[in-house]
Amino acid sequence: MSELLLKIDGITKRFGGLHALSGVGLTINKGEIYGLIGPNGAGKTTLFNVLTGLYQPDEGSFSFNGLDLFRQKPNVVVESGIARTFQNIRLFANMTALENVMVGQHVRTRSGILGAIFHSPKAVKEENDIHNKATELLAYVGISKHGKELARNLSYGDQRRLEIARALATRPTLLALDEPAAGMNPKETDDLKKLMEKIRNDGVTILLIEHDVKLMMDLCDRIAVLDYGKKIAEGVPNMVKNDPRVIEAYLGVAPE
Ligand SMILES: Nc1ncnc2c1ncn2[C@@H]1O[C@H](COP(=O)(O)OP(=O)(O)OP(=O)(O)O)[C@@H](O)[C@H]1O
Repeated sequence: MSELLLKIDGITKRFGGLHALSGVGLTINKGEIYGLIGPNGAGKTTLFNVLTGLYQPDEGSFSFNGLDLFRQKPNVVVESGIARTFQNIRLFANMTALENVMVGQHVRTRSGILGAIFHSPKAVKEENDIHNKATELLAYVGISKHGKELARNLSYGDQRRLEIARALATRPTLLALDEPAAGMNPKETDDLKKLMEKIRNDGVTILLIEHDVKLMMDLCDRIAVLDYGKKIAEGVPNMVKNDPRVIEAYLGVAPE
């Protein structure tokens, strides 16, 4: 039986008079790849921002892995096991790829600032572990040969992989990816699809925003569709694809 991981209900987010999200509810089960689609401005990124604590919702409820995360701060959300990537890549451009991933792990470190300054044995061991784990993660996402390069010198596709490695460094239960295939060529997209499948098979649940409908149909177990801040459909890809409300939202006309 599927095990519930995330549940939101009645989530509303307003910007002045604009209802970016209106009463959105959904559930994500452990081990799923759950897709979020919808036309431009539908509210997908706003929902990600609510789920990762960047935006405070006006109404609703939000529980994750048995924890109440409604209106929690981003650091609490990350520590609870939700990590994300951004639509516009947000790496530390002037740090190496390896350093970017090492930073991601500091969410889970134990030795304090004094230990780091005085090089306590515990802090030194922890730093070595972080270095080794970051090296492993670069290999895991397929960019180990770029570890010593500055993030800004990586190709676009590799920067996207690096963002995923940095998110995985926080040891998430749920990985939220905002348009990870944007700007990728078909080969890169296919490789990314394989990486997402591997991540899921290794036990991390995935929430995915993507405009590449074919990729979403191939990859996702279930998909929710947002339009003007409301959820208009949810289900397995084939069902969603043929839903008249979804076709109308995308094409602007009701199917005959
Ligand atoms: N910080 C903000 N202040 C004001 N309005 C905002 C803010 N963030 C989002 N919006 C508005 O909320 C609505 C939903 O935007 P959102 O970025 O969530 O859509 P989206 O589905 O992610 O779109 P896209 O596919 O183009 O990325 C839009 O009308 C947008 O202009």
